[in-house]
Amino acid sequence: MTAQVIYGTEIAEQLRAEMKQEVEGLKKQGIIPGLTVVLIGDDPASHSYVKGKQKASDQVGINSDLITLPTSTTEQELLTIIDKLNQDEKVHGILVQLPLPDHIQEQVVIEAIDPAKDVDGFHPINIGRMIAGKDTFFPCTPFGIIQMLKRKNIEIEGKNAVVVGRSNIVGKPVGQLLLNENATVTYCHSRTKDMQKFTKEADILIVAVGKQHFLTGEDIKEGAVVIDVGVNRMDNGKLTGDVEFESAKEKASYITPVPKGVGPMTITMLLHNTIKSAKKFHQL
Ligand SMILES: NC(=O)C1=CN([C@@H]2O[C@H](COP(=O)(O)OP(=O)(O)OC[C@H]3O[C@@H](n4cnc5c(N)ncnc54)[C@H](OP(=O)(O)O)[C@@H]3O)[C@@H](O)[C@H]2O)C=CC1
Ligand SMILES: Nc1nc(=O)c2c([nH]1)NC[C@@H]1CN(c3ccc(C(=O)N[C@@H](CCC(=O)O)C(=O)O)cc3)C=[N+]21
Repeated sequence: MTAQVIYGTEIAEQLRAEMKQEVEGLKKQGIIPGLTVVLIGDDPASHSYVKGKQKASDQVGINSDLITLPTSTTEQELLTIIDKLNQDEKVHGILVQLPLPDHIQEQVVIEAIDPAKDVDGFHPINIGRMIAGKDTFFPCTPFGIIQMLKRKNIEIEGKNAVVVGRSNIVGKPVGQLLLNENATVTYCHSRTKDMQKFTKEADILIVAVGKQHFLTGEDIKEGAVVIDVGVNRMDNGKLTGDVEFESAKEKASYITPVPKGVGPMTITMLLHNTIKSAKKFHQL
């Protein structure tokens, strides 16, 4: 089988066109959705993602602000800034770019953000609501993956979904959202024994490890749907995923590329969450 390639860029384009219309409608009512991104330090990858977020916000008419801070920023200084953003009525979404410098506790920062403005969906309140199966801000990458599957009419219910990776921002929440959609979910991680036994049983295989060519066609069941979340910078400067695309493409029924796969959907769901927050704030 040769897989159909799912371009996140195309689905993202459609969704953003719909969002643009919605934002125009909101603006007529005097509502401008506002997103503030806080970026600490000078990691080039983080700067590149943040640029993507700004560009996409402009595209749909969301007001986006960027606060850049030096690596030397203290936890207390950051918490003071978050508190100001929590109070600011023009700010509907707050995103603190991760990872943070070692001297700042990530969990303390995440929990300082008003859950009503937590458009990343990382606050324990929002995670709890997600686990309880309630509507809330869902983490953007997992949410984007579900939207890709839905837009391609790929059935989730009753399928064996295998998630490789269990981070708080990708692996764990994508498994939870797949469970909420009635998949049978298995998590694999660094202590998993004989991982191929699990990956070869997957109807839907989500790979979020952060190692290039971590899986190949050999690890995949004929006809599986393969979602490659990994973003790895190769020696030649190009990006590649966690899955060896060429061999996997010959086995899968659907596969996402890197770049142009999951990444653009992540940003799109961030915009979605920001609009949702603005509407909720104005009781719409
Ligand atoms: N496209 C997008 O929008 C996004 C892409 N990413 C990319 O996705 C990838 C994963 O990101 P993230 O989840 O934050 O990464 P983390 O490093 O936080 O998590 C990686 C996970 O992979 C597991 N893992 C590592 N090595 C192995 C191994 N040898 N065998 C099995 N499991 C292993 C780890 O297991 P354990 O828990 O046991 O250590 C861990 O759960 C990265 O490439 C990142 O750049 C991330 C966010 C968004
Ligand atoms: N608080 C927080 N929220 C995040 O959502 C968050 C974060 N921190 N830290 C880092 C990760 C990573 N991440 C990506 C977003 C978009 C692309 C993306 O658009 N990638 C393009 C390529 C972009 C390029 O060319 O550089 C693509 O895959 O096609 C990738 C990765 C969000 N993250």
